[in-house]
Amino acid sequence: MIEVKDLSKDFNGKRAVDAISFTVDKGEILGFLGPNGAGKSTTMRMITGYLPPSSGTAVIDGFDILTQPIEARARLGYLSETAPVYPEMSVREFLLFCAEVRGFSGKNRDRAADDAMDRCFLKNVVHQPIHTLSKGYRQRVSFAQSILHDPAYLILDEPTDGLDPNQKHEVRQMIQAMGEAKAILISTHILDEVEALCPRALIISEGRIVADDSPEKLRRQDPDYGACTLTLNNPPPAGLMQELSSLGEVRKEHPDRDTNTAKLHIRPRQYQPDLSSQIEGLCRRSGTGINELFISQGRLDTVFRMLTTPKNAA
Ligand SMILES: Nc1ncnc2c1ncn2[C@@H]1O[C@H](COP(=O)(O)OP(=O)(O)OP(=O)(O)O)[C@@H](O)[C@H]1O
Repeated sequence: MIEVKDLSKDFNGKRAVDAISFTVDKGEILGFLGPNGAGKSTTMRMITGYLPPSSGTAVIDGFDILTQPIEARARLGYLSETAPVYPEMSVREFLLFCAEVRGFSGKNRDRAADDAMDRCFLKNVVHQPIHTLSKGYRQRVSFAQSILHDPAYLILDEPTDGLDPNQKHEVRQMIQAMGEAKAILISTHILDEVEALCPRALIISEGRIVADDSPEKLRRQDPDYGACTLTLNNPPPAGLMQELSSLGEVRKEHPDRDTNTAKLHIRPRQYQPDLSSQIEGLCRRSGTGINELFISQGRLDTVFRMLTTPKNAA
């Protein structure tokens, strides 16, 4: 387990991370979200021992990163935002070098590098100098470096940043496969990625945790969660509009003159699981046919904005 305990960091008297605590269990992929400058990278650098905290600590598999850094770091893989790679080395030379630094030698060193290259789909660029690789491949090299020693705990700082959609997909698949056995903390700005990869997400804003829940539960905080958008076969009579208004706030969208249909958006004052059937009943009784009815599942980006927009800037 990764246990983050009351971690804080001040830079020049300004608090960047403010008493953050959370845990990540084995078999869990925890999404770490927040706007630019929220403190994600700073938190990750403290967890991995690259930056001393102002207070608090992180414990990796029972080993404190401050007092037992060798044991703690041996269990951690870290993909940093700006991964340090040696551009003149070939992919294999670089990974062999990293394996040596990690304490591997002889056949074990070769095996560690080969396994990492396999898992990160690098076999076709093994002898290519790193500076000649595309951004996606350089990212895979950084990824390979972080898993060389098959760590049980992975800290991934924006692992798909700058990759094309195909590369993003491949990296996500790699993360998903590794997430079955490891504890993974992954920071990203891509909310679709969180929905696809992370059963749990942590949102930080101005150095503080503002949410810790599943993406599905977070979406429920969207004021539009459970709202219905419906297309009617013909413009709604005034009586029906009045009845629909009793269910919530009704917004009428522009009628489509070509098809003579009308679109309504109905947002309940509070969540009502049977809103759509109530709407269907009222429309049926007024003899107005429904062409289409869509129930909003809420949007993570709306909730993200609600939670991370400073109150005075809203
Ligand atoms: N070495 C440093 N010296 C001074 N201030 C720093 C330093 N590193 C980070 N900061 C500040 O700490 C705050 C948090 O930065 P951090 O890089 O952790 O944010 P982030 O959430 O990772 O942002 P992004 O999404 O842009 O990567 C920012 O205000 C940043 O300017």
